Amino acid sequence: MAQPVVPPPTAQQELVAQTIDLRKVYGSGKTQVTALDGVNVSFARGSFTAIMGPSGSGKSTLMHCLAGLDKITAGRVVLGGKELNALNDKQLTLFRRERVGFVFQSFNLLPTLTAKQNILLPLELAGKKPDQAFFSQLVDSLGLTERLNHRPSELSGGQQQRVAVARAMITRPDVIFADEPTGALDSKTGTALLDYLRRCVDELGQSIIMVTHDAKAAAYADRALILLDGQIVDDIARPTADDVNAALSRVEA
Ligand SMILES: Nc1ncnc2c1ncn2[C@@H]1O[C@H](COP(=O)(O)OP(=O)(O)OP(=O)(O)O)[C@@H](O)[C@H]1O
Repeated sequence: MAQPVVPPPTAQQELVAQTIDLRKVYGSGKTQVTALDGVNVSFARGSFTAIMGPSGSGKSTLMHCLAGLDKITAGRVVLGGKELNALNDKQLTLFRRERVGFVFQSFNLLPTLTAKQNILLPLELAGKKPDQAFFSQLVDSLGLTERLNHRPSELSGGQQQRVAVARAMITRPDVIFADEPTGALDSKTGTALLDYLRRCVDELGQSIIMVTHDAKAAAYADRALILLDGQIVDDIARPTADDVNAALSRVEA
């Protein structure tokens, strides 16, 4: 399928991330797999993007390359104004710690720490003091103000995932990468989490890039990208679940 030209965010919007002719090839010889095959895409700061596509289409690889977790084979990745290829491993580790946030399906909280201690951990590790006003705004936006002194085992799954989101946001990263963030939550709790992620974008200006298999989750995003065989084959603005399901049935046909 021909790759459409992806409309860039409008000229007034600041870009937070961009890929140019991005290619990622795993292995060599007979076992070689082209996971990303010339991806050109730009992400506006303060926007919420869902990445969707069939299994093996390259969603995780795209997220890992954007986040500087995976070395790219060719092309460019620019995140928060930094050319990732130009950074050595040490610079990349520091860059990720300070400028990128991650939220996974499993919440990955430290069980012996309270919610507040978990949220503040990235700052503690970086030897930085929290901005109290931002901390209060963040926990308020995520509905965690009353739960700060509880340990993860004393919190519901949805609350634990909100603590994980707050921990990812406390350093005010350029982008949060969320990999199936509602995957371990029941549907009602998952919907509530998506509402909170939406608030983080609308109230705090956070940029979020989320990989999901769930069309209803993608409908919370400003934009849904559809991947197939390592290429972006659709780019839907203000997607509804029906739009996304229709796009997925076209590529899976
Ligand atoms: N470390 C690796 N070594 C070799 N091949 C890999 C590796 N990681 C991914 N691949 C291959 O790259 C392609 C894209 O994989 P990727 O995990 O990005 O797809 P995905 O869309 O995230 O899939 P899923 O929805 O199943 O998680 C697949 O063919 C996969 O087998």
